[in-house]
Amino acid sequence: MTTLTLGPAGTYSHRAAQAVADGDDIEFLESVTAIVEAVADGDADRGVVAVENSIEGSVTESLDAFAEYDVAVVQEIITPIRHALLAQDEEFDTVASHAQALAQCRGFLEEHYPDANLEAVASTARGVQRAREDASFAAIGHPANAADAEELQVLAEDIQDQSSNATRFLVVAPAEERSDAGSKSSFIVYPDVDYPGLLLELLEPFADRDVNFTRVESRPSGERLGDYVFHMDVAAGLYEERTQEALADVEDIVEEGWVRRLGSYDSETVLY
Ligand SMILES: O=C(O)C(=O)C[C@]1(C(=O)O)C=C[C@@H](O)C=C1
Repeated sequence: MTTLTLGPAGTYSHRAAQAVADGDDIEFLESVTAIVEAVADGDADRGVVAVENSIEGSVTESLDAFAEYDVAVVQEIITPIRHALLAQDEEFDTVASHAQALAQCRGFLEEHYPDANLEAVASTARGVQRAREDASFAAIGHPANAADAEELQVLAEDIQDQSSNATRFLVVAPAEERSDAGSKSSFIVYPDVDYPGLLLELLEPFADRDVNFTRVESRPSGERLGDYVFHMDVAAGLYEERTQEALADVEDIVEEGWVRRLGSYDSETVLY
């Protein structure tokens, strides 16, 4: 089985993927859109992508890729994220990391390195590579990246702005592997209409049946300003009658648009 995740090696996504791959092959791409597309095309068995962080919120590129490519979500992985500042020495002038990681450490950077330039790169591991090659760069990433690179030192640990920093990853699989079994479910709703009370109408079928939302997120549809796609997660399986009935009601409401079931899955918390 081949699992694709965000690379190069050493990213947090790589760590989450190791929990799924169980010793099988892990390959890397530098864009989550490309990972989701490759899984949809059947070029990989699994993809592991970040979707949400407790400090910074949604990884919008992942959500948009789920709306664009037909994949199944088969598992959720939650991991604590503890960032370190890595550099050859204190003489750096630029901090390179994934945009999410830079944002998760905003307070630390403003307090300790207010004059540093910030450079968003494709992943934390790409930032580490930058810092290895060039002493004018520091990186934010998992501290273990320094152990594999003798030229790098850990200048500070636990630099995230909240100690309980955690990221949610979803494991995607080809659409035909979509399952109705699991304690959580994700789906995407595109109403393609707009009128007062529409969102309330979309939520009521779940409230009426005691189905708890764990997340509702709107993303621009890209069609026109003010037109949205809704990403919804519930704490119930698609196999459950209450979920099926609520989704059937939603399908009636959005007959102009579409509903995509991403699937039901269980959640695992992975510590590393
Ligand atoms: O750059 C990495 O190491 C990643 O795995 C990406 C990512 C993200 O997309 O949020 C994953 C976990 C952390 O929240 C920071 C970055």
